[in-house]
Amino acid sequence: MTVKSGLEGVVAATTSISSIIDDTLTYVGIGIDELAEFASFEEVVYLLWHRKLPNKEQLKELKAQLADHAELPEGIITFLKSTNFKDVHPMTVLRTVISMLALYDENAEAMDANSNYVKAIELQAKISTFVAAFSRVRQGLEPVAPRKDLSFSANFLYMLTGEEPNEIAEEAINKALVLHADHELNASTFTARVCVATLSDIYSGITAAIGALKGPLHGGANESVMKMLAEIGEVENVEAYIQEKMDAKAKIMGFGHRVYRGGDPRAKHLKEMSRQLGGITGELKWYTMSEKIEEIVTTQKNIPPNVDFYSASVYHSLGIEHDLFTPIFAISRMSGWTAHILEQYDNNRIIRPRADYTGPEKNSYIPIEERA
Ligand SMILES: CC(=O)SCCNC(=O)CCNC(=O)[C@H](O)C(C)(C)COP(=O)(O)OP(=O)(O)OC[C@H]1O[C@@H](n2cnc3c(N)ncnc32)[C@H](O)[C@@H]1OP(=O)(O)O
Ligand SMILES: O=C([O-])CC(=O)C(=O)O
Repeated sequence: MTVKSGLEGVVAATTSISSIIDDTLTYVGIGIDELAEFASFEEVVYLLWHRKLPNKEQLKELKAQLADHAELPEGIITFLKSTNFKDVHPMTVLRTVISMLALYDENAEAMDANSNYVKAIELQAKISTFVAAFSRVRQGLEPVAPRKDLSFSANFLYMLTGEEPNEIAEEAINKALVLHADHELNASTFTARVCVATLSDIYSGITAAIGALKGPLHGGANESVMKMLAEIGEVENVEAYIQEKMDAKAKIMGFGHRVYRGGDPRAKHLKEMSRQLGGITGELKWYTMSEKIEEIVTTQKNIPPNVDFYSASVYHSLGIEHDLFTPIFAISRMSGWTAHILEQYDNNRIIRPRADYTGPEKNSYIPIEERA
C-alpha cells in the first residue's frame, strides 16, 4: 500500500463549487479577484448553492430568507446567559451551539433536498447572530436582535456593536466573507463531506467542520497570527523574533499552503485592506509589521502568506476581538460547507479510505494476571 501523507495530491471528490487550478481560485468558474471587487456575500452564497449568480428577484428572496431565519432560539440565548464562558474559546461554544440548533429544528432528521436547503439557510442565517450574541453576552451586554433591512455584513457588525457600521467597515467585512467563502476540498470541508457521506444530517456535518476549522493549521491560524503580531509588539522587533522562530524551525503562522505554491490569490486583497484600514485607524504598525514578516519569510524561505495572514490585521483594525477571527471565518465558510454537503447528498457514496497497518503482525491475548 502506498500512503500519501496528509492525503497530499489525492483527488477525493468531484465538485462544481470551487476550483484551484495553477494558483487561481474560482467559485463556479468566476475568478476570486472579480468576486472580491464586485460581489456581495449574499450573491456568493447564492452562487455556491445554485452554481449561478442570482438575478435581482432571486437575490431579494435569498436576503429575505436569511433575514427571516436570523433570530436565535430563546433556549440558546438562555444557554448563553446561564453559562460562564470566561475561559472558553468561542469556536468551542460555536461548535456546541451549531449542534444544539438541531434540537430546535422539528424537521432535524428530514433528509429530502428541500429540507436540507432550508437547514442550510437556517445555519447561514443564525451563525452570525450567534457569534455576535456570544461576544456581547460574555461582556455582560444584551444580545442585539438582527435587522431585516441591513446587508448580511452590516447586520453582523450591527449585532456585534449595537451600532450601524460605516460603509468602510461593512465593505471590509463583505470582502473578507467573499474571500473566505469556499476553497475546494480544504480540511474542514472534507470533514463535513466525510461526515454527511454516512448520510448523517447537516448539523452533524457542520459541527464536525467547525471542529476541523478551529485548529491553528487551518482556520485557527488567523488568531495565531494576531497573537504573534501582539507578541512582537513593534516593527523594530520583527526581525529578531522571526529569525529566532525560523532558526528553531517553528512554523510561522499565516504562511504556507498545501495547494498554492506561488501564493494564495486571496492574500493580496487582504493585504491591501490591511494597509487601507491601518491608515484609517492611524495604527498602520500592524500592517507594517506584517509586511516586514512577509518580506523576511518569503526572502529566506520562499513561502508566501496565505489567507489567514493579513486577515488578522484587517479584523484587528476593525476593532474585532481576536478570538472572534476564526468564528468570522466560520460565518463565511458556512456557505461553502453547506454547498458541499448538499452536493455530497446529491451524489453520495460513503467515504472510507484504507490505512496501511504498521502494528505487530502476529499477537495473542495474554490474561491480565500474566501481563507486565
Ligand atoms: C485557511 C487555511 O487553512 S490556510 C493555512 C493556515 N495555516 C497556517 O497558516 C499554519 C502555518 N502553515 C502550515 O502549517 C502549513 O504550511 C500548512 C498546514 C498550511 C500546509 O501544510 P503542508 O502542506 O503539510 O506543508 P508542510 O508542513 O509539509 O510544509 C512543507 C515545507 O514548508 C515548510 N513550511 C510550511 N509552512 C511553513 C510555515 N508557516 N512556516 C515555516 N515553514 C513552513 C515546512 O516546514 C516544510 O519544510 P521541510 O520540507 O523543510 O520540512
Ligand atoms: O484549502 C486549504 O487547505 C485551506 C484554505 O486555504 C482554506 O480553507 O481556505
